[in-house]
Amino acid sequence: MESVLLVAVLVVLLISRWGRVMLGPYWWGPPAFRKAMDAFPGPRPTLPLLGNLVQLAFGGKVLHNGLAIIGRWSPSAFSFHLGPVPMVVLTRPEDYEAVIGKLTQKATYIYSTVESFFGVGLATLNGEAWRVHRKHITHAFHFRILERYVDVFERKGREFGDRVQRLADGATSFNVFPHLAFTANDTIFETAFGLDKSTNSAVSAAHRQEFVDAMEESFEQLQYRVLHPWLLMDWLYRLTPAGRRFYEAVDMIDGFAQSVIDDRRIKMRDGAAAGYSFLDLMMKIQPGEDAVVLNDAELRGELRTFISVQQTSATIMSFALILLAVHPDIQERVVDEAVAELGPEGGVTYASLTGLKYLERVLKETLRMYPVLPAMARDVTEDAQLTDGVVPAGASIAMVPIVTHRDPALWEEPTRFDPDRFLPERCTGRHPYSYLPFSAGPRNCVGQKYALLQMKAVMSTIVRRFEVLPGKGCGTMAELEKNLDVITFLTVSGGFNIRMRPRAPRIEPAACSPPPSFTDSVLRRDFGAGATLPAHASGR
Ligand code: HEM
Repeated sequence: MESVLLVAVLVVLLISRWGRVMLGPYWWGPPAFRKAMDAFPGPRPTLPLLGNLVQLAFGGKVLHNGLAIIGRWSPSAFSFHLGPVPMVVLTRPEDYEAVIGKLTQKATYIYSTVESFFGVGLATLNGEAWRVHRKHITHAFHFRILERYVDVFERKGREFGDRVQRLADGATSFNVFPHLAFTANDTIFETAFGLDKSTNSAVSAAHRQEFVDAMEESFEQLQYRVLHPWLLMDWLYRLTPAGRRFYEAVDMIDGFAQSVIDDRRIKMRDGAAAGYSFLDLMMKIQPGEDAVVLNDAELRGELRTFISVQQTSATIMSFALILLAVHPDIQERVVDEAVAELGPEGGVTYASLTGLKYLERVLKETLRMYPVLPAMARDVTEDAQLTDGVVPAGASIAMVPIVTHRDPALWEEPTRFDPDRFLPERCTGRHPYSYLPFSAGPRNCVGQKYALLQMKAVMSTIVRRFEVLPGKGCGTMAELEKNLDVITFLTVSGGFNIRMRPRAPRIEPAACSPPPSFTDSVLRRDFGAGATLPAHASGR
């Protein structure tokens, strides 16, 4: 079926003017463009439309194929034809520095698929519209706003614990990602949509799970379309069963976003006070002010974007739990710190989370080894000078943090999980663009502070309650690396598998004041009636 479609599409492309655009400027643009692209080393494109996709997409995992290609041509910048898109791939911090502040336009070819799912929002907008949205939305991530979300983050972390409790028998190996994706999704419902605890529970868990599942499949589809460029023609894609499912998921999420906006508007008219959800802030509902800055389509786009990006923090927490399972000594340090700073349970506040310096380093190191977006792309709108040459306007560039983050010239023993490499004294002298998990420059991640706070609150809640042990296919670093893959985001084929068991209780060091919430009932809850504090747990 697909090969017939491909032939049909090629014929249409060859006879239409629009087809020339689709086939890309390398084949149809001025000779100077082709000359400029060919000045870079790299594999030459074999066929119009497909470019070098065959080498990337077939005969192995996309990630491993991609890394092999990069290993062959880097560290110099090299050309690669991602379907019709002539691209220059960069891996060196100096090159990132040269372009990242100047190139703010997302690569149309890739991000058009992202937009079909995220909607028209900050992550996909360009030009003046992006600048306006970015300005408004940045306010919604002010620390005074984030401070108000910390309770939600902690509550969701506890609910995660309640949900996985039945699996935490020390023996059952399970994929922790769907549980964390549910948690992250649930959190954004409350912080972005303003659905409070009671309203939120009115949306059934099954329906919320549908969101998470639909999203996972949709991310698979985003990548699939980029690697099968004829499916970028929407009319064609909608004819396929996957395309129909994809748009059903989009409609579900879009419809939900609109119903929340409508509901909020009715409540506003009825005089409800403005809350601190992203939606309220984006609708700019202030006492005495009812100006709506973004229209409904724009609001829906932003809400859909916020829902979609929750996969990122769920992914990083999943990687972090595996890394802690595989490094029990590091896990012990994380727990010691959490108990000392927050107490044996609860104690999560904006201020107390800032004390979790070691956990922060663990998360930073997780993001170094496993940057959830392993590559990013931008359109080159005017000729861009690199250390090795000039990328012509009309091409795109790709930045590949996963390669930069593991470059032995920049990172000592890059494949070793070593959170202390983020100690301030060890960061001195490091190139600022050698670490880009949240990108950098004007289009960096607007949600990074939110994500770090959320991950610290959830992780510190989980590790104090459960001991995390290695699971199937993720038992060692070698196994984890072997199973690494990319489905839009970095992932582990076979699942982010861990085991868990309730953690033996501890109390914080003698120097800290006794935790108000550490009661016999906690002991009894976790270890059964009649449990008492072990004698050795008197002060670690
Ligand atoms: C560990 C978690 C996260 C990571 C690693 C991450 C990473 C990134 C990266 C690398 C980009 C640049 C993407 C590109 O250039 O294509 C980005 C952009 C963005 N992120 Fe995040 N992100 C995370 C969590 C979040 C969260 C929780 C939110 C919102 C609540 C968020 C909202 C956004 C938005 C709106 C953009 C687009 C910004 C713009 O183009 O102006 N992210 N993120």
